[in-house]
Amino acid sequence: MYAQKTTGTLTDLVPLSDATLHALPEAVQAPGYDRGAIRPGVVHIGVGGFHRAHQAVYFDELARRGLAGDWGLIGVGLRSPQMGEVLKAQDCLYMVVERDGSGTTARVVGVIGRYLYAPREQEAVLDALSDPATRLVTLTITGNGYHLNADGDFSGDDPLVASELEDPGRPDTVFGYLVEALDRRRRAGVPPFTVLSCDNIPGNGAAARTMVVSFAELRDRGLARWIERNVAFPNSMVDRITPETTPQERDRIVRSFGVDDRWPVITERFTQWVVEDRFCNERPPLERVGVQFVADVAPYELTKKRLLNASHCALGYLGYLAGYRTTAEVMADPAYAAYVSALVDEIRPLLPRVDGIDLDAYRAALLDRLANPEIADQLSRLCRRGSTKVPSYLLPSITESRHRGWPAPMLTLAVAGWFRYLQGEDYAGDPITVEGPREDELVPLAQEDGLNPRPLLTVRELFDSLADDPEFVRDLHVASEALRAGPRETIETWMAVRGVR
Ligand SMILES: NC(=O)c1ccc[n+]([C@@H]2O[C@H](COP(=O)([O-])OP(=O)(O)OC[C@H]3O[C@@H](n4cnc5c(N)ncnc54)[C@H](O)[C@@H]3O)[C@@H](O)[C@H]2O)c1
Ligand SMILES: O=P(O)(O)OC[C@@H](O)[C@@H](O)[C@H](O)[C@H](O)CO
Repeated sequence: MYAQKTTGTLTDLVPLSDATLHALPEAVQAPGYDRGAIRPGVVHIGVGGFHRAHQAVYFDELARRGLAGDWGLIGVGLRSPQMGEVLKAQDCLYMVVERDGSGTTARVVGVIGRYLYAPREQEAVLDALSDPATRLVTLTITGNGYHLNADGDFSGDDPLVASELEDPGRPDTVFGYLVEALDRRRRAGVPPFTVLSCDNIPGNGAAARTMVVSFAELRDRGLARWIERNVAFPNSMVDRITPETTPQERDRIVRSFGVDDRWPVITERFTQWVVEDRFCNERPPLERVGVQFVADVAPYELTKKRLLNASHCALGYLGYLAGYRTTAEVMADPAYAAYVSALVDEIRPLLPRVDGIDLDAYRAALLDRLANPEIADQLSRLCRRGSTKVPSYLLPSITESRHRGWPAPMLTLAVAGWFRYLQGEDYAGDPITVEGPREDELVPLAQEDGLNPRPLLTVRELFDSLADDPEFVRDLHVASEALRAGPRETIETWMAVRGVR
């Protein structure tokens, strides 16, 4: 564990590069392996905060144990040039800073050997993807990258798809690159790579498969059939809370560790990666560094989204409205900490009992993680994309409660918080920037009739049978009205009248 320095001037900083690894301060763990000896075996598309805090760390751990000889990473960016500029300037090295109440540690990850920014290095990306040495392609491209509609089907009539089809040899999107590379491999008699999605979207492997096969279908049916028969798209459950690195946090890290990393990543100590054991090409020995390979990821995904992600949504909306801006702030408020604990207790009995998942231990670890005082996760990050998250993380538990005839007051209050958030103003009167794919449609509906939730409930794809459930509609209306008093006050009375502490 590292005790942070309180001083440090910008002149005594160690720049981050291969040449300076030997000079890293003692508190920063260097990779400690010969980076040049690691051959690439994985292409990762979408090198954002989460990839760098999660998958890359598992591969780095393999390298530290001498197990990554031909499992190095090539990072590929399709949309944001900034990451490429930073990584290229520091030999693809960066720091992962792990924080909790017991202290802070930092390590330099060295397993990314190259970074390619696709719009400027298109052929190099296709070469990397077509190389027989590439046996695995991993993705963290956010839900937007998949081009799936609300029913989970590929949006094939999108102008972006039409332009991809015009010149498939010059792709721009993830599906364009993957399908072109798979076609090159098929023609060259090279076995395909496995496509492993690590995005937080329902059934991420199946979603990746739908995207790739549907696009291939529009391009060449024979290729689509070959992909269907030969390419594996395992599902995975990924978990490690990773906030965005703000300039202030970056500054704090640089000063306390004395290393001039232009884009470090901050995360918690907890990490989990559960992967469906279905690979069509060689599988990296990730089980040696804690990855769980299982036959069915679904129960792990269900537990995580219904408990962790639902709690994030509830804290996000109800916390943001009250003026809190980070998880550390909101969880320091005892009313919110008690509320999230009650929310978890409301959801937990709805989950199936599954061998290998200890829900009591999960609950305890989750509440601990959410309360991490050193992770100032942005509530704005948690609030984004409510139109996809609320139906996936919160509403199914309410539906399940309704089927069982159980009350769901904490979940209902969270949904009322989302409705109120969509009105676009917090309780101090400050405007809220509502971010998400359907905000243009949802914000006016939220504002249409004051605290009446009915206009929003007309969006059938989001609410399904709940919109026709008079008890749910009434409870939601009551919760919306109650929020008049202020989110914090409402949480307190809401819990008090139900005898919850
Ligand atoms: N941050 C977390 O705590 C966390 C934890 C688990 C899972 N995830 C998931 O990981 C994914 C990435 O999250 P992040 O926190 O790294 O976000 P981020 O914004 O740091 O990174 C997102 C990456 O996706 C790329 N991208 C965005 N739209 C794209 C598109 N249309 N096509 C191709 N690439 C695109 C961006 O350029 C960037 O490299 C998300 O799906 C998120 O749900 C995040
Ligand atoms: O990634 P999203 O937008 O689906 O959800 C926001 C957070 O709940 C999420 O990123 C969590 O931090 C993550 O799922 C923890 O592993």
